[in-house]
Amino acid sequence: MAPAISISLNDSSDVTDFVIKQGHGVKGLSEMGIKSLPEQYIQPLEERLMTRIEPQESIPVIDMSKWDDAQVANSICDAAEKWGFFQVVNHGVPLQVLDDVKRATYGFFGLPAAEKIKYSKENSSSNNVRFGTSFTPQVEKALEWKDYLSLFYVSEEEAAALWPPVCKDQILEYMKSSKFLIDHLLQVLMKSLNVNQIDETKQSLLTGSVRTNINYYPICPNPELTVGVGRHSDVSTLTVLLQDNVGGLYVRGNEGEDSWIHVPPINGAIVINIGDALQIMSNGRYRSVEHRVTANGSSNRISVPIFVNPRPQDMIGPLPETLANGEKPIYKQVLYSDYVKHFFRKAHDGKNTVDFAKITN
Ligand SMILES: CC(C)(COP(=O)(O)OP(=O)(O)OC[C@H]1O[C@@H](n2cnc3c(N)ncnc32)[C@H](O)[C@@H]1OP(=O)(O)O)[C@@H](O)C(=O)NCCC(=O)NCCSC(=O)/C=C/c1ccc(O)c(O)c1
Ligand SMILES: O=C(O)CCC(=O)C(=O)O
Ligand SMILES: [Fe+2]
Repeated sequence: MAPAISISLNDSSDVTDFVIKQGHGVKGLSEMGIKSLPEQYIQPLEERLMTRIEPQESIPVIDMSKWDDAQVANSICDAAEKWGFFQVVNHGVPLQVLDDVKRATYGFFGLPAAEKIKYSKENSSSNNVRFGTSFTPQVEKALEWKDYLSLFYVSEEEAAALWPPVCKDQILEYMKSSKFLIDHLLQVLMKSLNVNQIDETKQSLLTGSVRTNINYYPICPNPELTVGVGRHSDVSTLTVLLQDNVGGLYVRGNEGEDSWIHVPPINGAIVINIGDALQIMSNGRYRSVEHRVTANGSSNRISVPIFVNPRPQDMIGPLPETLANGEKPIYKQVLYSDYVKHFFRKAHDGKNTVDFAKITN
């Protein structure tokens, strides 16, 4: 249990100072025992409400134990086309590795604010390591009830030098252990796009950079007024997402405008979602789907996404194989780092990010 912090926050600039500048995060606010949500976290009504939650719908759960089975491959491609999200079980990532990375996530967020603030945008010695809160607080109209640490992988040496020792090894192990799963999923998804061989150039285009985030959503005094993460789609090729057993991740469904499907925690499962880069490279065949996370009034929640991406310097656009049969391209070639900067420099606004790459006539 963290020590009680005895300070008073009188106005919104005190809150900003405490949460962002001093590095206490929303976790610090939560642990102070505040009884009501500070006003800058109150989201507009339309972002809080999910008009239709589809209790009987669920995203597919795919058993990966028969890796080479054509049926498994079909399920993966179907899920990527229809839902953009699925869960995998018997995926080959040791459960111990998943447990260790969850424990390490608690370890990092359990550090004193004075330690965590060393990794903030202002203090971090590299842009590749960043501790923060909400998404892009300087441009958001309403903040999100989430703290995070974001780690862009460059090399073992850089990780050893710059990543927080309390979670470095466990995160690296989780990334390493997920590689087989990631490569296998991409092989299957590519085959269905008539890319039969992933050569070095394609491999690099699909998986050339990796960013791992650890997310902490502390108990919230008025969860119904805010969000953990607002509506967005990931800008990755694909995301490997580990969630704990609390729940609260919702994915945009196919039933009309505002239908949302809960992604129920399954012990030992990993959630996979298609990101914008793969939607673009598949010329829209695989879908990068909007998702969001609710705030929770009774439990802390953590999640650990691995974002598998093109490299910043890559040009991305529809793969030639997807256009070979005369299909018209719906996306143009864009520099991936321009795409990512466009995403990071504005507040979350759902699926609108991908318009950046759309061909407009
Ligand atoms: C990300 C960049 C562009 C950074 O390059 P760099 O040269 O450091 O550019 P920069 O100009 O310093 O940064 C660009 C802006 O992004 C912001 N930014 C950088 N990293 C992060 C981060 N981890 N989290 C939030 N914002 C960030 C910065 O604040 C910059 O804005 P500004 O403060 O300068 O105005 C580069 O490393 C790149 O192209 N990487 C490619 C791989 C990659 O990282 N892909 C992203 C996968 S993440 C993904 O798919 C989803 C992430 C997500 C979703 C919901 C959330 O709520 C959330 O928090 C995060
Ligand atoms: O916490 C989660 O379950 C999802 C987080 C997420 O969507 C993200 O970090 O991009
Ligand atoms: Fe996401």
